[in-house]
Formats: sequence, structure tokens, C-alpha cells
Amino acid sequence: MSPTDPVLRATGLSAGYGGADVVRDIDLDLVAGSAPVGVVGESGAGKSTIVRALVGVVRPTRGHATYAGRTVSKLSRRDKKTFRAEVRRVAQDGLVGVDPRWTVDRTLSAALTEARKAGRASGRSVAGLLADVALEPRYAPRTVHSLSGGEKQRLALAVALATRPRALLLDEPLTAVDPAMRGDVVRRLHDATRELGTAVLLVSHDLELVERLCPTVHVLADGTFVSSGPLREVLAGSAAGSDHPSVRALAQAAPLAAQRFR
Ligand SMILES: Nc1ncnc2c1ncn2[C@@H]1O[C@H](COP(=O)(O)OP(=O)(O)OP(=O)(O)O)[C@@H](O)[C@H]1O
Repeated sequence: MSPTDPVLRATGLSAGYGGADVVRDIDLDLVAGSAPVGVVGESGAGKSTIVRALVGVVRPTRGHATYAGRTVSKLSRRDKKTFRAEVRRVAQDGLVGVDPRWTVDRTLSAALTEARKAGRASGRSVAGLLADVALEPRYAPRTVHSLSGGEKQRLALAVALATRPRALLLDEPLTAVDPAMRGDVVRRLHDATRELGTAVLLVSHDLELVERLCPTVHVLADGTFVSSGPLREVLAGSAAGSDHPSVRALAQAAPLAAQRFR
């Protein structure tokens, strides 16, 4: 695979539930080392469904998701293991599969050991991972269940970073992190993913967060990407497709953000 080939690609991807498509004809490239890509759109538009289809949790009804050129839904058992280490999804409810009785230190040490076994060692330490998500060293001896919602979300990001992922799919990753803290976390996450060469997809309602991290965004409406470009241009109405009613509604629903970007 050449460095400019997409790690993850959706081509004409349609997917949904119970035989009804929620998203249609989605084209998306995530290239290692390139800038993060954002997806915004109203609640229920299908943003999470795109992420689920990219990781193979939801099977496309048309088109496909490919990982390093291979169809995600047809990966062999062995390739799936590599896929899970190299493509990490962090959703709102964050810490899936983590024992809440473990300490933060043990959780991250275990993630680093797994990464080494998978040949994905990043050279990071527990302290480095904590710093990547703006958690202070004093959190290391704390048990996972004692953390606040926002701290758990940051720990989930640190666990994902431990495997030096080729792609990180972030689905509302910082909803519980207080707004004052969010900027710092985003800055550090941005630096860490750039250093690791990780391709990032960010799905969020938080336009400020998307604007900070993603030079390019796609607006999802009626199951398809109706407008794409820098968020500033999308909200100001000067990007391709940004005269779509759903894009105008998005700009109106976020008047402060739209004003900031004007
Ligand atoms: N497991 C499921 N079975 C049936 N329908 C589902 C399932 N998961 C999601 N849906 C429906 O698919 C549509 C898209 O859901 P999805 O979670 O992808 O939207 P979203 O844009 O991420 O929404 P939000 O911003 O509120 O998280 C919604 O109408 C939702 O009710």
C-alpha cells in the first residue's frame, strides 16, 4: 500500500437496518497522515451508521467499505484481528470491553502490551498516553469506575491511541468533557494523531470541535453527503452544495457558530 492510498475507503456505500437504507452512495477516503475529516448533520441523519459500516458492524447493502484495498465485510479472521488494532472506533459510550475495576495505569499498560503483540507499538508510555488526552499523571492509580464520564471518554481515546492506529473513527468522542477542557484535549489529540500518522474521522454535533480538528467536513442529509468543504464555507453558504435546505438549517441552528465562521 502506498502512503497516499486510503486506509479506509467508502465507495458508493449504502447501509441501514432491517432492509431499509439510512445512508446512500457515500464516498469517503481516510488517508494516513492527512488532515482529519468531519461529518456533521442533524440527529438521526445516519452519521453513526456510516461509522458502523466502515468498521463492518453494519453490512453495506450496496457499494463497499475497504481497508487497505480489501473489503471490510470479507476480511478473514486473521485480517480482522489486525483490522481491529489498526482501525479504532471511539463512540460516545467510550470504554467498551474495559474492566471498570482496573486502574487507569493497568488499563493503559494492557493496551500497550496488546499493541506490542500486534506489532503496533507506538513507543508511547502510559504517561505519554495520559498526556495525549490531557489526563494528569495523578489519574494513573484511579480505578476506571471512579472516573467521571468525561474522564472515561478521554481514557477511551488513550486506549485507542495505544495501538498506533492507522485510522481513528471518533463518534461524538468528547460529549461528556466540559467545554473548557475540550480545546486542550482536541489540541493534544490533533498533535498525537499527526505524530502517529493516524487518519481521523470525526462525527459530531459540536461544530466548534469539528472546526478545530477538521479542515474538511461533509454534511449528511437525506442519507447522502449534500455539501462538503471547510466548515466556514459550508455555513457561510459558499461551499459546494451549501445552499441545500438542511445545510441552511444547520447554519441557522448554530447561529453563534455560523457567525464566528462568517
Ligand atoms: N440498530 C438499529 N436498528 C434500527 N434502526 C436504527 C438502528 N440504529 C440506528 N437506527 C436508525 O437509523 C437512523 C440513523 O441513526 P444514526 O445513529 O446513524 O444517526 P446519527 O446521525 O448518528 O444520529 P445522532 O446524531 O442522534 O447520534 C435513525 O433513524 C435511527 O433510529
